[in-house]
Formats: sequence, structure tokens, C-alpha cells
Amino acid sequence: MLTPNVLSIAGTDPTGGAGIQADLKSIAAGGGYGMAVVTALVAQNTRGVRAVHIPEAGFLRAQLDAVSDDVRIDAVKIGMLANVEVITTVTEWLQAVRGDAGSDREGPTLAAFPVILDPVMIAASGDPLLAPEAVAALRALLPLADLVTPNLHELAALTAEAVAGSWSEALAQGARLAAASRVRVLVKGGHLAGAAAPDALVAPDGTVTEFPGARIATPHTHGTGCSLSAGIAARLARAPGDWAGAVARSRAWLRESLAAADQLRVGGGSGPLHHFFGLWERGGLDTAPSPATIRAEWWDGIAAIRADTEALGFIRTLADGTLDRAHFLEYVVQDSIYLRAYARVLARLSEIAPSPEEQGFWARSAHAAIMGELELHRARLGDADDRAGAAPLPSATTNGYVNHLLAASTRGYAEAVAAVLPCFWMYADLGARLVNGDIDARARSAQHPYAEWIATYDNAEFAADTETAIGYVTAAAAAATPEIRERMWRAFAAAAGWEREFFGQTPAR
Ligand SMILES: Nc1ncnc2c1ncn2[C@@H]1O[C@H](COP(=O)(O)OP(=O)(O)OP(=O)(O)O)[C@@H](O)[C@H]1O
Ligand SMILES: Cc1ncc(COP(=O)(O)O)c(N)n1
Repeated sequence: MLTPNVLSIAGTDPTGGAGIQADLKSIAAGGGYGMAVVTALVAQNTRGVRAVHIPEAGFLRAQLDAVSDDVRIDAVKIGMLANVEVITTVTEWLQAVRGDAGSDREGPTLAAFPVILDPVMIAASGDPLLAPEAVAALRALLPLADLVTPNLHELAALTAEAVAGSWSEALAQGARLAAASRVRVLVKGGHLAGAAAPDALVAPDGTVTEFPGARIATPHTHGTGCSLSAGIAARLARAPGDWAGAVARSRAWLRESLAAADQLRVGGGSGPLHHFFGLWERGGLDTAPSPATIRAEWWDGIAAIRADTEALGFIRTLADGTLDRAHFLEYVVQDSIYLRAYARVLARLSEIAPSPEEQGFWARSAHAAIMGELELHRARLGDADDRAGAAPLPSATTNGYVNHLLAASTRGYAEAVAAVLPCFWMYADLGARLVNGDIDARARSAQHPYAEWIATYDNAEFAADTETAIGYVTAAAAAATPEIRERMWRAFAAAAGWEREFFGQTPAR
């Protein structure tokens, strides 16, 4: 899904709590790319409005055109419109870019983007943000909007009625406005007296969707109306047509941000809400590495171990064909012991895997490992491993490697999968390099004494499983906390070291 482009057309608040500044934060918190056209520059803070400067209408139109001439617009939120000229300019621009009526209620003249109108009239401080004579012009703009979000005072002004004294009166007033203007109305209960702060979506046909909620005890409600309408625009752009969903999700976010407003210290009046509180809490501020970055870093991180492994006498003589048979057999005996334990660790991963896909993958890998071991016995060892009548013992190195995997498997899924990864990744890489003749060109010869063994490394299925394992481990690492990610890396690097020791334990010249 492309990130939606959401445009706010509104006034400014240099203290960042209301207007354009709050809208951009709210759009970002709601999953949109925020854009802003300024209708009025407002010298205000948390205590009140000091002055308003309204740039000439031609400049407003130039800003609007600069956006629409270049950028796909997925939703528009309109806030402070200041005066009749500004309203007229925005109306004309909307008509030009959306066709005539523009609204998604108009059948064939479907809107290219939804318009959410917050009919800002008075700041929370009581200062006017709309010229009184402009209310009629704002009323005329309503049919161009898909949703209008008045507070109780704005609702009264738009219906030319008295301010509703109760929630049921407000709902009835909202229904009258919705029917008369053929527009959805979000009736907001923020200014109600009492312990409740409900909102309700009222459709032109009178259908009401209520969103109940207890009032949050905070004086810091500066910009809640701005933030809510911008948040709805962003969420609607992500899920077009789902008005109730956009309102519900925006309210959940707004309420969380209002509840955390006391953690900000912005000004001495009614302060702003904490737009990113929940996102910061849940997401943190660290730029977590992507799975692709982790893949590259971990692989580079064991470069020295990989180079040492490839330089081992065992690997070089296996590649050039001079490896002693007895030494080869010693390696195979230890490999067989290792595989039995390794298969049990993989089965344990299946047991603790977080998804059915991963559960299945590790179970399949456990099966492949133990079947590989049985095949090794049948084809290569025969009686070689119990010549003395007793099963051969694991070497100190085999024990060390297995103990590392078993210990990691008790420390949770993330560390456990990191520990088993080198056995996939280094083995698959070494095998591919051996088969390709990268280590020694003689390994490619059909006359090579270990040709049959080397051919077992040429295994597309194992290469694909290795990719899957890398995908699961790096995804788990990307999703992990920095501490767990660090522990995963250590488990991975230690296992890579054991992989080198394992190949190095067989004496070879
Ligand atoms: N104290 C509060 N607790 C919970 N929700 C609140 C509170 N105050 C306002 N809201 C919510 O904030 C949103 C804005 O409502 P309000 O009625 O205050 O609009 P407004 O007056 O346009 O906003 P502003 O305060 O920015 O002028 C609504 O969803 C409302 O329910
Ligand atoms: C530019 C601008 N737009 C809207 C508001 C309303 O917000 P509030 O009523 O919370 O002060 C504002 N103060 N400033």
C-alpha cells in the first residue's frame, strides 16, 4: 500500500499544539504523509491569540495549486478559514480539482479524495478565528465536504440555533445539520458538562453511530479538534469509505494522546496533547535494523571465522582430494553424533516456534537432519563406529558445539534459532564453494576420490531451506529488542566459531 498524501488547509500555531502544526503531527501519527497549505498566520500560544495575519487570496491559491499540480491528494482536512475570501478561494480550488460538487455522495461525480471540514470559529481561549460574517459562507461550503466536525458551539452557529444543553439535544441538532446540508456530521461532546466525552457520527439519513468515552481529566486540550479531524483524514485515506472505523481509531489515538498530555511541558495555559506518546512507547526511538541489514552485518561479522574455516587442513585436503581416509571417517563419526543432537534441538525449535509456518519448517529440518544421519550411517559408517563394540564417544569439540546449541535452546526462540543458523548457512556456503571448485578446482573432477561425498553438498533443497532459515532468524532479530538482538548475534557468532572448530578437529595436514 502506498502511503496516502494528506493535505491540511489551516492556520498556524507557532507553539505547535493546534492548527497546521498539530495537523501534520496527527497525520503522521495516523499513517499519512502530511502536507500543509497555510490560510492564516496566527501569533498564538497556549494562553491565547495575539494577532492574525491573513496572506492575500492569490497567494493562498498559489499554495493550493502548487500542491495539486504536482502531488496526488488522498484526503483533505480543512481547518481555520479566517474570512469569506479564504473560504471562497478554497471552495473554488476544491471545485477545480474535484469536479463540480465533488462529494462522494454525488454518484457519478465521485470525489477523487474525501474532504473533512473542521469548522473552526473560536479558539479554546475564546479568541475568534473566523470573521462573524463568514459563517454563512462556511455553511455554503458544507455540501463540498464529506464530513464536518463541529464542536457544540460551531454546531449551533452552523444551524443558527442555540448551543445544545445536553448530548441528546446535540445529536438532534447534528441530525438537522446533516439532513439540511447532505453531509456527515461528527457531533463532538468535548464541551459537554459532566463525566462523559462522547462523539457521534450522524449521516444525512439520520443514522447515528455513537462513540462513548469517559472524560479524561486534563486541562491540556489545546488543539484536540484540529488533531482529531486530521487524524480522521489520515485514517480514512488508508481505508477509504470506512468512516466509522476512521473515527473510532482516531478517537482511540486521541484519547491515548490526551491522557499523556501531562507529560509535556508546553506553555502556561491549556497545553497540547502528546501526539506521539503511544507510538514512542510501543515503537521506541531506535532505528531498528532491517532483516536485510542484519543478514549483511552478521555474515560480515563472521568473515574471519569463515576464512579460517576455509583455510583448515581438513577442508583444503577434502577439496584437493588428499584427505586421509581414516581422518575422513573420524569426521563422519563425529558428524553423525552431532546430527542426532542437532535434530533434537531443531525439534525443540518447532515446539517453541511462534507461527505454524516456522513450527513446520523446524520440524521438517529436524526430520531432514536425522534422516541425513541415518543415511550417513548406512552408506559410510556401517560398523565403523562400533568397532570396539561400543558406540563412539563425542569429541570435546562435538560436545562443546552441542552444549552451545542446547543452552541457547533454553534461552527462548530468538536465541535458539540464531544458534542453529551457522549450521545451515556456513555449511551451505562452504558446500557451494567446494562444489563450484572455488576452494580447489580439483574438487570438480569426476575422478576426485571424494567426488560422491562432494556431490552431496550440491543440494538445492538445502540451499532453499538455508534461505528460509536466514529469513526467519533475521526477521526475529529485526523485531527483537536491542538486548535480545545482541544476544542473538552472540549465539550466532559463537555457533559459527564451533562450526570452524568442528571442521578443524579432524587432524589433517
Ligand atoms: N477531556 C476530554 N476527555 C476525553 N476526550 C475529550 C476531552 N476533551 C475533548 N475530547 C475529545 O476531543 C475531540 C475534540 O472535541 P471538542 O468537542 O473539544 O472539539 P473542539 O472544540 O473542536 O476542539 P478544540 O478543543 O481543539 O477546540 C472530541 O473527540 C472530544 O470527544
Ligand atoms: C490555527 C488554529 N486553528 C484552530 C485552532 C483551534 O484549536 P483550539 O480550539 O484547541 O485552540 C487554533 N487555536 N488555531
